[in-house]
Amino acid sequence: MISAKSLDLTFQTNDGPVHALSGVDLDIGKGEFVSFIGPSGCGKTTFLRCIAALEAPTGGTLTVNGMTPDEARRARAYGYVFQAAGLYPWRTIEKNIALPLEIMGYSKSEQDERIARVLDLVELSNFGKKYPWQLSGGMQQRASIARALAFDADILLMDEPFGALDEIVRDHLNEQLLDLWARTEKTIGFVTHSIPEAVYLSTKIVVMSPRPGRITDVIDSPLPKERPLDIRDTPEFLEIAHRVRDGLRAGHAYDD
Ligand SMILES: Nc1ncnc2c1ncn2[C@@H]1O[C@H](COP(=O)(O)OP(=O)(O)OP(=O)(O)O)[C@@H](O)[C@H]1O
Repeated sequence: MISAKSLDLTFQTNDGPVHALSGVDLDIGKGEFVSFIGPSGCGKTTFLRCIAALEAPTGGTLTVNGMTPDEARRARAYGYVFQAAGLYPWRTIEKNIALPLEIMGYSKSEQDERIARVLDLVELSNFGKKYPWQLSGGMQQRASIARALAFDADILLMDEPFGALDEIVRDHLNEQLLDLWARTEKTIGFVTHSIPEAVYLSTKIVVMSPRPGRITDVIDSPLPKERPLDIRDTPEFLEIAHRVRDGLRAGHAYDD
């Protein structure tokens, strides 16, 4: 679904070049749930932005569903969920989800059908007529996920969507996201700083390190697709978490 070969991205700044991505090789299959984890500045967001054609790599190749990222974007291959829910406060949840559909020229009946479907997917069917400020932070993030799903894109890119939420809410959203992923069979790219979140959610965990931003480990998870929250106490889970932690330590300059 997504294939990066020797991908480089160097930003030219007033303080000299910043090597945000260097020699990144990665293949992501259809229907995989891939997490990107690593310290601040290792290029996680930059890599997602390259996939979404929001940044242009300076070297290497990147294909999405056999197309260039730009072609894939025009074919509406992605939905993107940001760290902050980014909902317009003056629009109801329904109207927030409708906005990109309106811009793309979907008919009113098609919009209504899609809005109902995605609200159901994120379990917010009774909240379409509410305004964002009437919803909790976790519900706002779910609304933001619904908006990203409205196009029915094959790929969902999520940049630390639950980073600002408390742990109990986050656990619940993690469970819901796994359930949604199983039902929709989307390919998901997910940025996180949390080791348990990465291990709980992913079929593949990509560990990155900064200066230059690169991949230091790719872990294919042996955990089953069906994952109750208490899987986090099993030896298999803890073993993967250890490996991620070791990878993060190895790439961390502060440990020297
Ligand atoms: N538009 C830009 N211009 C110049 N430098 C940039 C730009 N965007 C990102 N960078 C730099 O590229 C590097 C990678 O940034 P990126 O945001 O991808 O890291 P990250 O791993 O997502 O970090 P965080 O966990 O803090 O979000 C950083 O050093 C950052 O300062």
